[in-house]
Amino acid sequence: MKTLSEFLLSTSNLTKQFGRHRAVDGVDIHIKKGAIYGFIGRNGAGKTTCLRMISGLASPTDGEIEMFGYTGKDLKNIRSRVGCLIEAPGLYGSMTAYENMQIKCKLFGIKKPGYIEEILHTVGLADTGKKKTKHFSLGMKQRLGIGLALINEPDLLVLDEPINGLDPQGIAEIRDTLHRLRDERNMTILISSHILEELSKIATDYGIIHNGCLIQELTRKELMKRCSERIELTLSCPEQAVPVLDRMGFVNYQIVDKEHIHVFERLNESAGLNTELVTSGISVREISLRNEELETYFLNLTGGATHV
Ligand SMILES: Nc1ncnc2c1ncn2[C@@H]1O[C@H](COP(=O)(O)OP(=O)(O)OP(=O)(O)O)[C@@H](O)[C@H]1O
Repeated sequence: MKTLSEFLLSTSNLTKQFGRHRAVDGVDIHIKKGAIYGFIGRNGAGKTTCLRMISGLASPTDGEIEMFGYTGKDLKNIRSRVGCLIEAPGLYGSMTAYENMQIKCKLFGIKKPGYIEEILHTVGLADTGKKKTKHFSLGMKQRLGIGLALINEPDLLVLDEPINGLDPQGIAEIRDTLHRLRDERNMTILISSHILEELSKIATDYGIIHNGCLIQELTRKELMKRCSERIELTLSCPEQAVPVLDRMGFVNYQIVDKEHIHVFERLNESAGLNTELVTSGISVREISLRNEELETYFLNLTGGATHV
């Protein structure tokens, strides 16, 4: 069945049970066309299991996946529109990058001249010549894995921890590759990692998974706002502070919940703001300056700094 949805990929109550263990527990993911969706979770959170189900490598115990408007059994018709790199790429070590690509192209019956060269260029491996892949760095192997996933021109690319274990140079090269894919091929990318910081320069949207549950979905803008520099006010009735903020000319602030207001401008005026609020009869329980690191934000969400 084909349905109309604003999302290229969405899941509903996606669940995977291994014996008594529920590795993925009712996950609802929403990925828009053209997004680079960072799927973040600690080791064992359930990322790989989710990505395997989305890529058709494992079947869900429960729930539904909708991709390109198709669900259920009809998903098999659009599998070729999904390219994936899950776990280590299967490479022939005694062959070159070109030869590895050639084998997969043959499987797909692709003979277009210049096709392989173009993909190797996109993944930054155009100059590897006769070098056998067993002599490639981990980053080069990962990029060749991405190149292999690009054969047959998928519309969605699913990458499971492609930056795991890479040095900063390797991470930067993967980042460049992903930017090229987005800009030149308008590709939608789902990429997992256990380090939020490393995806923060790439991803446009984020899903945070913890103990099999998707605990948060947010855009890059929302994430940056949550982690940006701000004055945090704790008071019993934030609405009462609004006239004072308005009178003082603050415009960039947000009532976060029943006790907190975040102010994202004029951080050096926090003392003056405090005085003004108190003078206006509003009791401020706490006022502080915050600039949360992305990684701290992620660790706080997923319950502390251990076992990262
Ligand atoms: N085939 C399986 N049989 C039993 N349990 C499994 C199987 N595959 C995964 N699990 C368990 O499901 C949970 C989620 O694993 P998964 O590999 O999806 O997590 P992850 O977030 O990708 O972590 P990692 O980065 O460590 O692979 C883990 O507790 C894992 O041990």
